[in-house]
Amino acid sequence: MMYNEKMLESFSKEYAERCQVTDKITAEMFDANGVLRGLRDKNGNGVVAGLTSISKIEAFRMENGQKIPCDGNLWYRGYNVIDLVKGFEGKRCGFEEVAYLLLFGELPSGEQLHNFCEVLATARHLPTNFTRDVIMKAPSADLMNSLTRSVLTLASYDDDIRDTSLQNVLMQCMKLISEMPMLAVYGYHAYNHYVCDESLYIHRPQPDLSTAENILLMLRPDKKYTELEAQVLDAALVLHMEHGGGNNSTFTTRVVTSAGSDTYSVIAAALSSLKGPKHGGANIKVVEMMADLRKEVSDWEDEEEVKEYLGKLLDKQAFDRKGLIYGMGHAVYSLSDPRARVFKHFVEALAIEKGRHKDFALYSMIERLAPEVIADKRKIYKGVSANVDFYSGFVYSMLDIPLELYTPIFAMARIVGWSAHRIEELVNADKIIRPAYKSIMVERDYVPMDER
Ligand SMILES: CC(=O)SCCNC(=O)CCNC(=O)[C@H](O)C(C)(C)COP(=O)(O)OP(=O)(O)OC[C@H]1O[C@@H](n2cnc3c(N)ncnc32)[C@H](O)[C@@H]1OP(=O)(O)O
Ligand SMILES: O=C([O-])CC(=O)C(=O)O
Repeated sequence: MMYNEKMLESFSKEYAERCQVTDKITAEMFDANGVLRGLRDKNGNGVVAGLTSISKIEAFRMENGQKIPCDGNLWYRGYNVIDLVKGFEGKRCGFEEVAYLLLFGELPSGEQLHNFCEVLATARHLPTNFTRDVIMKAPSADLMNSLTRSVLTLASYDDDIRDTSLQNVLMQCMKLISEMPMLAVYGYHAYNHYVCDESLYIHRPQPDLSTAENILLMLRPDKKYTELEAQVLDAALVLHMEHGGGNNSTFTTRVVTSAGSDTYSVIAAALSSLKGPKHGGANIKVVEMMADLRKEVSDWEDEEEVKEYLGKLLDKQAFDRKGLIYGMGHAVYSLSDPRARVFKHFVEALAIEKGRHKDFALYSMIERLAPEVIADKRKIYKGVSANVDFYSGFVYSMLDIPLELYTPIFAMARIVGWSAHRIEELVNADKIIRPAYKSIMVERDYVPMDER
């Protein structure tokens, strides 16, 4: 039979409406059965699914026995992430230093860091013709998909793919950490050339450069970048590296690891989670949403007009009609996300240098107005504030990083956290993760075809 797109379309339209009815489980039914939607209670507390010593997130403080919302804090292996970022300010290789900390639990000495950088540099290597045969094939603006495809294909070049011994897993993780920037940046160049009709250039990474420097070198036609640009990108990578075991992509890592899967499959699953617009994919959505706002709102300084647009977003009447203000809200944080605070600081500094004050003023206004508008239209229990994805895209745009690479940059950093969690899961749990779903299905007797 010939392929018939129209037939598929009309069948799916009719049956999607059926699914909508058959599969509906109301919020009241969740409440009545004592099941927490999204595995979080009404105050935003997640169901505790495991123990970790990799990082810690704080969004509330106990005062006189009361849980009080506070500005968010994040620690990696005991160190406040803001102290870590300040610690390497003005220096190179923050990413490498913090990757060592997350993977091995301690800050490296100078010698340990030097050795680790050498290990990462030697692993920054793709199999022969991999760029031509895999990355350049079927290029797409969806770089997260091309990244996932590349990661899965790398498995075919590994003779020990199924060996889940710690040494082998660590080796695979370090290789993927090193290769990820090449897979993503070359994927962008393939798309830019074959789809956007621009020139194609593939620059090889340099062994003596840091991960952040290599990303900029591989991305730019002339391989040039300033020290400040490399430092801002380095700090951005560190801020995205890790966020506990419960975030969607890290939990995916732990779930797939617990099934005994190989490293490539685990990282591919984590990438598939991260690209979601409610998770890491929000950084692209924020920038697209802001572009839409600039088209729809005639006076960007008019608070009422901006508020009206934000209201339309929530009422599914503007932008992608999903009812979300991207870059706002968080499953854990209440008053603020510490990473968004740091990003805002970078934005402020860069916006002055790049003459983007007007954009900065608009972002700041939305950061202030969005929580009010969301609280007006939704039931808020723990407060809503700007998250890490709100300002990150703005920073990347000032570094001339193309939009398509925003979520892949998140992935280049978060793969360190995923690796640390994969290792922690392997070292400790050795038990398949398998939560329960309470069934509300009603049993029925089989009905023969001629009686339906
Ligand atoms: C790296 C990261 O993953 S950071 C998050 C990036 N994601 C985004 O920026 C997308 C926009 N934000 C969101 O979708 C949400 O805030 C999430 C998914 C991050 C967290 O959602 P929740 O855990 O449900 O947050 P919370 O419990 O505070 O939400 C309370 C209510 O406000 C709504 N809400 C929260 N944030 C938003 C938002 N930005 N836009 C519209 N509604 C929102 C929630 O949908 C929820 O309503 P519901 O009970 O009717 O479902
Ligand atoms: O913790 C979360 O749910 C999402 C998040 O901010 C992250 O993964 O960085």
